Amino acid sequence: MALDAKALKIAAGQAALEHVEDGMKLGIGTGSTAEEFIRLLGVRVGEGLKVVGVPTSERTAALCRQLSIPLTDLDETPRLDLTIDGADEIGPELALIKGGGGALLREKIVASASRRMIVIADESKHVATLGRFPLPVEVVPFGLRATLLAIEKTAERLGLSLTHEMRLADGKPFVTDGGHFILDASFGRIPEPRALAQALNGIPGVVETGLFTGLASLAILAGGDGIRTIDA
Ligand SMILES: O=C[C@H](O)[C@H](O)[C@H](O)COP(=O)(O)O
Repeated sequence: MALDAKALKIAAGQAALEHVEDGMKLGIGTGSTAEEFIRLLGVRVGEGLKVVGVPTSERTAALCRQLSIPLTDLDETPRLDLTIDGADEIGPELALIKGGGGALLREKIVASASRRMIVIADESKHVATLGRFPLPVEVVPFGLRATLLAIEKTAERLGLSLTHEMRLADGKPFVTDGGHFILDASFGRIPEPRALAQALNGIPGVVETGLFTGLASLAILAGGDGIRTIDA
């Protein structure tokens, strides 16, 4: 029987939970897949599992509080054992596009502070080349037009096609937990994610991009035939 999208997210979350050990300091991701993991984690915490988590968004923090999952922050706990998070696309070498929910900056800070990152998703997000999903780029509101021009120039220099739009919420710019805007940038194909990330991060008005390279060590993909794992 084909599993629906929610069932696949739960299956991936369940498989990820097997990597969580008593006493761990966890980075806790954002998005609908991460939320299924968080609900399962909440059940285990209720049964006595001892963990402490750093949430990657206000939304995740609220859900963790609701489920009585103990929280900390990176000031108190700057090194984490494991981050478990979703992704919008998973490409070769476990390079990721993240930020569909706008949480990419905190997600990247938390993943970078973790010894390991496990990415969970349904298998449709596994792609041969990144770029079908528009890349979220977090930008500072000040000087926005100049930053957009610099991003366009960067794409041209790298020989990438680019169309982009500012992310909106209720007709106004979407504002991240950090007080920034999100530009959804469609490059079509991103054959060299590291090079693009480096170039975009060199633009002063760019805070961070949703390209995660060298961070995930394991992908847990749920599909109709069960769970498949990919090591970096
Ligand atoms: O900002 C949001 C995050 O990067 C999410 O992990 C990503 O968008 C995947 O979300 P979902 O599991 O809802 O597809």
